[in-house]
Amino acid sequence: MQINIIIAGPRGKMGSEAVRMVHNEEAFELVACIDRKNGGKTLKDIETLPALDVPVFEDPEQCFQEIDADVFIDLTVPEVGFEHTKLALLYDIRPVVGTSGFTKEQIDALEDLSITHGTGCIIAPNFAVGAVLMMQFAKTAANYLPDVEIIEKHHDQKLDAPSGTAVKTAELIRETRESKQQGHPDEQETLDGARGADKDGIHIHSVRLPGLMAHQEVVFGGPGQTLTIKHDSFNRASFMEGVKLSVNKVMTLDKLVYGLENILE
Ligand SMILES: NC(=O)C1=CN([C@@H]2O[C@H](COP(=O)(O)OP(=O)(O)OC[C@H]3O[C@@H](n4cnc5c(N)ncnc54)[C@H](OP(=O)(O)O)[C@@H]3O)[C@@H](O)[C@H]2O)C=CC1
Ligand SMILES: O=C(O)C1=N[C@H](C(=O)O)C[C@H](O)C1
Repeated sequence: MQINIIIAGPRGKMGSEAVRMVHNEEAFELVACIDRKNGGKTLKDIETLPALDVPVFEDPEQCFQEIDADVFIDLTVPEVGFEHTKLALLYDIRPVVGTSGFTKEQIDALEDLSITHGTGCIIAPNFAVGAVLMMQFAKTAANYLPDVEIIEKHHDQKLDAPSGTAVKTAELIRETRESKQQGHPDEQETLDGARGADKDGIHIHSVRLPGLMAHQEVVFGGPGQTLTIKHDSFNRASFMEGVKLSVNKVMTLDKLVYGLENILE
């Protein structure tokens, strides 16, 4: 069976990688792209993208109305990605969302919509299998070492902080351990932000530097010991197997799944 796919954000770092992956995959067909700057063109008119006769739309609704698609991949920014995903669900086109930065309320709203429409949807904070394992190992470790902090490090072009992966990691750890205050009860920040963000007592520190790609360390501490669980993505190819898996899997779903760990076999 051939899966017809629309991609939003084709000129982006992830979007352009996804365009190439979809184009090279025999069972996938790229049928359209959504790009705020190139409406009315085709991909071959856009420098740096493969020379494909694929139509580009600026208006997502027009794209979903006119194009017969099975799956919609969003790799943009959270505000726009949320609207795209909502719209795709309204048109019964199954979203695979890599865009990070959605709030819990937004994810809940999309879940409701996917259930109402009986349309599958996958939101994956991280498509890299190694990152999913890192999060799962961290969840297990928190059973034994409940004091934990997260250090996520990304390239300096990243717009959202903390990363979607760090938020998801904290949520998974929270399933294992109670919310707890960490560090000295009387500790005080003499410089705002010194202790990072605080999610249910788990501190998240976001580093942004040129030279980095996507990296995370989950550091646990216990009496006389620490445990560090670390994952590194060195390029965006690391995410493409997860995108491929999600596209295939979303075809079999009738509701939203949040996190690749829920579809890995
Ligand atoms: N789940 C995962 O495994 C991964 C997720 N990500 C996430 O994917 C998203 C994209 O990342 P990345 O490719 O690195 O980012 P880029 O900045 O390289 O690409 C973002 C794309 O979105 C477009 N865009 C930005 N603002 C708007 C807007 N207001 N309306 C329409 N389009 C817009 C950009 O177009 P323009 O050039 O016009 O601004 C660009 O094409 C991020 O949220 C990132 O966190 C990234 C890596 C892995
Ligand atoms: O922007 C990125 O690059 C990445 N974003 C995702 C996130 O926010 O966790 C996934 C990965 O870390 C790369």
